[in-house]
Amino acid sequence: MHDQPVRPTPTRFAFLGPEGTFTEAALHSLGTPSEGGSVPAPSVPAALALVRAGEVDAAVVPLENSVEGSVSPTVDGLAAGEPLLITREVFLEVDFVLGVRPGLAPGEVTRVASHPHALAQTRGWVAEHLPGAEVVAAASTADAARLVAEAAPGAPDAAVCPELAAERYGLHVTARRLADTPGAVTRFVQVERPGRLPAPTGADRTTVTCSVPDRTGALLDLLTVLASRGLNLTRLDSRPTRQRLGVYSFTFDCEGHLADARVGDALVALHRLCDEVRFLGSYPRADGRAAAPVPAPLADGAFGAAQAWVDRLRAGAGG
Ligand SMILES: O=C(O)C(=O)Cc1ccccc1
Repeated sequence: MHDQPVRPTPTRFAFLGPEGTFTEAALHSLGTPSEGGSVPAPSVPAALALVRAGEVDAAVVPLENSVEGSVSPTVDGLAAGEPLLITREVFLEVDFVLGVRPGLAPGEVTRVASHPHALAQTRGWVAEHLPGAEVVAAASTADAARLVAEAAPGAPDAAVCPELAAERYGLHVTARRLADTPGAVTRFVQVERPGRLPAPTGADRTTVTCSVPDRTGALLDLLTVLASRGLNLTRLDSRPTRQRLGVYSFTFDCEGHLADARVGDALVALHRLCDEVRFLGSYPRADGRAAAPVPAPLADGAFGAAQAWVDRLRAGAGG
């Protein structure tokens, strides 16, 4: 399988905005010249909608954090709606500052806002240093900073945000290094409309979402499909399907690329097993970590030889 130049690499991007988010920093760190410009979207679903509508070539959105886990709007936004493909990932170490409305002392902060993942990663710091403050969720860290700066009635007066966002919106940085767990890493993904599958590199990741039948052992069967093909999971997430209580879909990342026979074979098995299965992409791992050596029975050649043998039997050959 080769990189198919059905569409050129993206040059016009949407990202979770407004300007100054960690997601914008992740987009810049991809090093792709955004010749077509980049568009800040007010939410992850809005960024994905811009891709689906063809208004941008790709979106960069947060998918997962090493402290707080998956970013639900991204997982849900990829699992439903017109199919999209993840074509790249990037890791970013994030840290937070407290951006306060100028003229206000830290002791006067009554309401602090940020993205739910940022609030979760600074919960201890906020409880210790702003004990009386009301904590409110914002669409993003930079959106929180913007709200503080705009100072509408009822607006927050401090934001947990990147230093760049505090600067961008003219806030006064009163504290730095707010993260309760230093060194937390967020994984961002680039998402496109289907049509361009990145070439395998030997250090790839594959993302799939599926819903299993409501019966004992269905999840175990799913995991057995992966384990029996030697596919190491790097993330497993369960999300409600919103149909009724107790019905969940599973999204997982595993090592390997759709071009690998064992990954293709696992998808064939999942297609038989699951009520629904959606391939969300195979793309290079940002950490470049190659999968463990593939045991001989799971190598591409073993699958090819076995399939050729069955083909010969079907053609009437003996044995
Ligand atoms: O709100 C942002 O700046 C984002 O890009 C989302 C986010 C929030 C917290 C940690 C990492 C990413």
